[in-house]
Amino acid sequence: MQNASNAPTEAAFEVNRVSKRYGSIVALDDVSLSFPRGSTTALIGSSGSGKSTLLRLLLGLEWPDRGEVKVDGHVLEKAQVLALRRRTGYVIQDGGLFPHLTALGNLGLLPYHLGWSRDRIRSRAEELAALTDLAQDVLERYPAELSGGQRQRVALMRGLMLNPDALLLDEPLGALDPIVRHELQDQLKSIFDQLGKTVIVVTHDVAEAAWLADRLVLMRNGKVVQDGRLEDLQQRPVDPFVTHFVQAQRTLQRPSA
Ligand SMILES: Nc1ncnc2c1ncn2[C@@H]1O[C@H](COP(=O)(O)OP(=O)(O)OP(=O)(O)O)[C@@H](O)[C@H]1O
Repeated sequence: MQNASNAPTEAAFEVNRVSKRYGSIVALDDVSLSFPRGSTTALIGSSGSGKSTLLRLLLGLEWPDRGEVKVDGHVLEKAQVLALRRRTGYVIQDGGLFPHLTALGNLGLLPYHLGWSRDRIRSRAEELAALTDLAQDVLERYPAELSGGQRQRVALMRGLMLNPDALLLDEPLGALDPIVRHELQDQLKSIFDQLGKTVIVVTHDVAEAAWLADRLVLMRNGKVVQDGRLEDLQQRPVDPFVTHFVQAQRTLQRPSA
């Protein structure tokens, strides 16, 4: 899609009428969404609703059966995928760190391959350690020697090493205890605000989604059910499932006897 002056649109990512199946399983069913540059969006929805598949399509890790994926206004093609991955930080639930490399080794893997000096890698790692509130000595440790929160910080730092235009986060805090999760939610929010990148974050948790993002996209069975702010989902639900999903988050209470 181009605007009147034929300049690229402001959308960092777009999917137009995208469908994706795995055998008989429909992962995405005619989904159209646009993610403006610099915006933060949370993809929420029940398990198996297609959230991770959507992220993988945006990164060229999967390809749609139908429809098109656009990045910066251009239809994504296989030849551009390597460059796209270098411009897009991708962080997954368990961090995906290589166990045989230290935190610094993990952070430096791709930059080193791209010709960065060891000094440049260390200096960027130290800068990001300050941003994510990670103690510098942790950089010398192996993933097995890190706490879950430290591992996720290193995974986030790895996603940011090349100063990408966009960050795609798939349940980045899913495996953490509630205190660390709360702390990292605050830090992620502040990092998103400071860096102003295009962010798409997948989470099961509505409160976390609303904390991190202005826009929530609720998915079910491979379709977008509602796309809006938390207030829209709460006050103007388009389907009873929306209310059911939003209210399914348990508040602090004991079951009555
Ligand atoms: N590689 C694959 N092979 C076969 N089926 C797959 C594959 N990846 C995803 N699926 C199926 O596609 C559907 C959508 O999966 P997806 O991981 O995108 O959902 P999700 O919303 O991210 O789920 P969750 O919240 O549990 O991570 C599910 O039914 C899933 O089992």
